[in-house]
Amino acid sequence: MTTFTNKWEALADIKDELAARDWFMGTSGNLAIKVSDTPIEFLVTASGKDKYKRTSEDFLLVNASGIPVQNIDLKPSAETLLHCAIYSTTSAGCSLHVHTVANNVISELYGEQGKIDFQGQELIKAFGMWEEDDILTIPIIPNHTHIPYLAEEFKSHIHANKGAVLIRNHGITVWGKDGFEAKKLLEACEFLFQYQLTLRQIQSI
Ligand SMILES: CSCCC(=O)C(=O)COP(=O)(O)O
Ligand SMILES: [Zn+2]
Repeated sequence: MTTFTNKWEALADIKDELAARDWFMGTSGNLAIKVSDTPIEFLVTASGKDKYKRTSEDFLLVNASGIPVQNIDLKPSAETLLHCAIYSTTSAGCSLHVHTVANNVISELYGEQGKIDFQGQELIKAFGMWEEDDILTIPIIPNHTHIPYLAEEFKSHIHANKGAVLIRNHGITVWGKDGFEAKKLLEACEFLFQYQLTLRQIQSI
């Protein structure tokens, strides 16, 4: 198999796995996987597609600026610039964006403070945090509708080759060295969000 086909299949498998979790409500979400470093080229989901279905038109190849490199009748995700921000500043190989009820509610509850911290939680080990006093901080940025502006603010929170950023009342974007790591980080975040919401609900009774 060529690198292109390998990456396509890897991203399609991740899409199926996230779809099985029901994380693509109303065509929301977008996914990307890097195919080439020089020049930077990555596969990104086509905009507005039903991401619960697996088709030959699910992804298209774009360059570092998010412009399609193939002459193809598909539009890259409206949020491609966020994936561009990741691949232009890190060595990450995969980036995933999903909207869930849990990540939206957390982003609203903690939106004013601009971040949510997790400490003393086993799952922060997914981010490589193994010490008792380690704190996982997930930034929360406003949901600017102008995507270039959103991407600029998003970019200011990219400080490592893996990470996560919440967009208020919108969703989360995570990135990691490959599809396995990006999915692991996404699942860890969603676990932590659900835990936090469940705890707050019980504490309010
Ligand atoms: C209907 S969801 C609104 C757009 C969005 O936030 C999203 O994640 C999906 O947009 P895309 O262009 O990637 O399909
Ligand atoms: Zn989105």
